[in-house]
Amino acid sequence: MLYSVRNLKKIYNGRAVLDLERLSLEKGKVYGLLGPNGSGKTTLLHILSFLTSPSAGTVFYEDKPVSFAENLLQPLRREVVLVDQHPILFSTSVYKNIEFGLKIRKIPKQERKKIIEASLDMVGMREFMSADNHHLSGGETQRVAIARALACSPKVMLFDEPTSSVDVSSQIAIENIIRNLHTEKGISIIFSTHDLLWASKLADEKIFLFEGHLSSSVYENIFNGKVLVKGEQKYCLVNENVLIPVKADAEDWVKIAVNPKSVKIVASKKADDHAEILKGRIFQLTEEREKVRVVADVGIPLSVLLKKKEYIDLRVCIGDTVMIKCFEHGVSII
Ligand SMILES: Nc1ncnc2c1ncn2[C@@H]1O[C@H](COP(=O)(O)OP(=O)(O)OP(=O)(O)O)[C@@H](O)[C@H]1O
Repeated sequence: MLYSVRNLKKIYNGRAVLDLERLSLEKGKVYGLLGPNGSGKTTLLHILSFLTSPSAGTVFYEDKPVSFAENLLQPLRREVVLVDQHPILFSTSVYKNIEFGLKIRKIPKQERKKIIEASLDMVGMREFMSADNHHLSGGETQRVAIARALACSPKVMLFDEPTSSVDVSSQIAIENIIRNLHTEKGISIIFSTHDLLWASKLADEKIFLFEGHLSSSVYENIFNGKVLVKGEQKYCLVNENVLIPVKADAEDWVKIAVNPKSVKIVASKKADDHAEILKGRIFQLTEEREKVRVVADVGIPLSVLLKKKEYIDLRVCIGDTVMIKCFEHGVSII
């Protein structure tokens, strides 16, 4: 196993922003890490690249427990590199930016040149070798940062939202680079993204995070909550702020399943007078045969399965805020 984590926690200001009981990642695979803002993706990537230590729990790298003592991390950091969302380059040439890490590792000058050229070839940036990094676009900066990481011959590369701040043509280039790093160099890859479609194209496997916990897209729309009465309707109160209409006998704690086909995205103008309308931001979109799955953060991750025609009529994108209506008939107590 490349990584295993057990009871991993990262706590900031008394709050667990990451809380993973178990997670295992295999060598030689491409993993896509998905989740809404603040779900813990960057925190997990920083722990897996040995840049941040966990508050509790154990990380096993190649089946050995990792000691996060600073003086023991250097060899691991040479094998695992993280390419940041907004990479910082030194204000000098592309060549010197890549050369820096190689000099530290005392690699002779002639060899350095070969490595730098090969790394820039891999990201299609050889012609920029002498360019000053000030003149690079966001996409080109990302590619140089990938070349810089690659020059250190890593076994594992982690990417934090590699395409979030680049244009469409750079997105395609970065996608191809990541694919080639995996197939040609055999590098294990973990990347985070908000884009389920992109992750589905590129990753062998997807990992979903929600509020620091692993969340399975298979057991979707299953929530614990307490039944309460509001007016003439009973609701299940989930996560202390989400009301889902439910047919229940007693005002008790229950586990509910919300059928994603029964959930509707409605126009906001019609929504104002309905108490059970949920407002949320779309963080995942995926095409499934004749359907499109929309996952929105309404305080909980709520999955909505739409017919393709319904989806086309709605024209919603990742990041859009939408109004969602759950119907009592689509909610069962399990
Ligand atoms: N150094 C820190 N100090 C305090 N809180 C932090 C720190 N780093 C992260 N957090 C908090 O931890 C939570 C998870 O943050 P993280 O950056 O890992 O999420 P994310 O899924 O990568 O989000 P995004 O998609 O917005 O990048 C957030 O609530 C964030 O505010």
